[in-house]
Amino acid sequence: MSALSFAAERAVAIRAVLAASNVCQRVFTKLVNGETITKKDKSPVTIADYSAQAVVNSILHESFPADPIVGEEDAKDLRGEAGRQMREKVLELANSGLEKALNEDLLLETIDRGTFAGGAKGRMWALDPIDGTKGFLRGEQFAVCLALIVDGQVQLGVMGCPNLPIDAANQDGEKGCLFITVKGQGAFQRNFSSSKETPIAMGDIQSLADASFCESVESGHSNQSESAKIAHLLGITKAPVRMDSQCKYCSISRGDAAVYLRLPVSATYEEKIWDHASGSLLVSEAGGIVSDVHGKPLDFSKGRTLATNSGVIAAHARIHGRVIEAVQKVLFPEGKL
Ligand SMILES: Nc1ncnc2c1ncn2[C@@H]1O[C@H](COP(=O)(O)O)[C@@H](O)[C@H]1OP(=O)(O)O
Ligand SMILES: [Mg+2]
Ligand SMILES: [Mg+2]
Ligand SMILES: [Mg+2]
Repeated sequence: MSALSFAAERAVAIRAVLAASNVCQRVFTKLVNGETITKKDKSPVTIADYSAQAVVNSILHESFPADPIVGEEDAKDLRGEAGRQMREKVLELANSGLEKALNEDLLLETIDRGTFAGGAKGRMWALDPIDGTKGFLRGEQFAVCLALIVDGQVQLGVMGCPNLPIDAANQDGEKGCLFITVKGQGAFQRNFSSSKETPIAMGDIQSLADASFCESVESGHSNQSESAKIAHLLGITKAPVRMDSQCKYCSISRGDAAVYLRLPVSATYEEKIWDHASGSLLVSEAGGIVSDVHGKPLDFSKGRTLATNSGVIAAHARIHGRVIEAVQKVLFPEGKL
């Protein structure tokens, strides 16, 4: 393999995402069974968020101590007397996923390694410890998402999707998939239960009449009435597949749906880099194109957010241009950008 194979980073990222995914599943089981964590707690998903970030940051730090991390969470609310109860739970859960146990101080330090500001220069990891918190709470889709960005370019992505069926055609079958991609090396899926990786590719759609598109479950995250108009214009007749988290990128990458539409609901919201880094590389490596609503590539060099992009449109390379045309017609009927 070449010098840029990222073989070590790939192996460590897989280990970190698997460990964090297991911790998230443990939190969910405890939440449902009402053992140590109950629905009366402030926020079970918050506990899972912190624990998963601690697990990933800790494993990354062991192998790549100099690498900064752009993580969604910080440890502010876990400090002091006010944070004691939550801190103790997070410590127990994080340590359940780690070989080398953390103490309280190290836990806080480890979570706060995720506060890096991002930017255009150097190596950095982008981490969403639980993407799709709403899906997690509903027992539906969520993902642990980790990416390596070098000089503003996403080079590697690993996503753990504990509730995603291995085979979309068998929704009641085994669940728990890991998606892995390195720039220039393709896109892969494996089960949580086996290390065998299978290459995946987007469906090479000939006719959009047979296609379906996916979008967020949450109408507050993506404009669902505009997406219905876009789908109509493209001749898509199937109902949208609504799913939380970057599982949408994973689904289209293996051909479950043809298009992912994320249409801005507010002019001020800036998408976060950890919400798109790993998923967008997976789609490009699986034969797709990912852009914003104007057809502009996502720019991961602007800090913690995609400050210069608006929304996300992902589709097979063959149809992406047509999708952007339809998006433009619906969102900007006057032709103004
Ligand atoms: N107004 C918004 N527009 C788009 N995405 C949003 C908005 N508000 C929050 N999000 C983010 O969308 C992601 C979930 O997307 P999806 O609905 O596709 O699962 C979350 O990371 C969530 O951030 P947060 O973690 O702060 O809640
Ligand atoms: Mg997220
Ligand atoms: Mg999150
Ligand atoms: Mg969040």
